[in-house]
Amino acid sequence: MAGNKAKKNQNFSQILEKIEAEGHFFQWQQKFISGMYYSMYKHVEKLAQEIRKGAAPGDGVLETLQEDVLSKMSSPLKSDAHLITPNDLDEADEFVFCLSKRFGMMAAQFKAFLDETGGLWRTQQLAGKPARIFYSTESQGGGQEAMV
Ligand SMILES: Cc1cc2nc3c(=O)[nH]c(=O)nc-3n(C[C@H](O)[C@H](O)[C@H](O)COP(=O)(O)O)c2cc1C
Repeated sequence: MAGNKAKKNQNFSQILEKIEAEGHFFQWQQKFISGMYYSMYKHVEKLAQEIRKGAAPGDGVLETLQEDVLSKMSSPLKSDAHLITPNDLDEADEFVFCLSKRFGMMAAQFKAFLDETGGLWRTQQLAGKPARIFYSTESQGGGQEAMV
């Protein structure tokens, strides 16, 4: 029993090392998992970083707000995130979406990214690929279901 547990832990360590080595797209159990997020105040970015340690993302989606608007919203202006494009999705077997909530809906930045995937939808290239969703909100009952 103890030997099995040690072996499992060793395997898990090897997986984590592989994840660290391979960056934002990585192979895990023969699958490429693509993770992506939008984060204005870094809460979701932190969430995405923690998820990455265990399994997945992530790449950022493009910011659509002007710098002066971001500044008025007291947002940290720059993010070091590698930006994902819709074309990147085709390479992945699974997805992890990390969302932040804006007025009861997903952030428009993330919606804009999804809206760009119309071509992939038309050819059904992503059909059947599993997706997981994580989100960060301020209140408990502010429309999480509508966002997802
Ligand atoms: C314009 C705006 C609208 C928001 N609307 C909601 C909301 O409807 N419900 C909620 O629970 N949180 C709302 N929030 C809070 C954020 O969703 C929450 O703080 C989240 O953790 C921010 O993630 P981020 O730091 O990664 O951007 C809103 C924040 C902003 C800036």
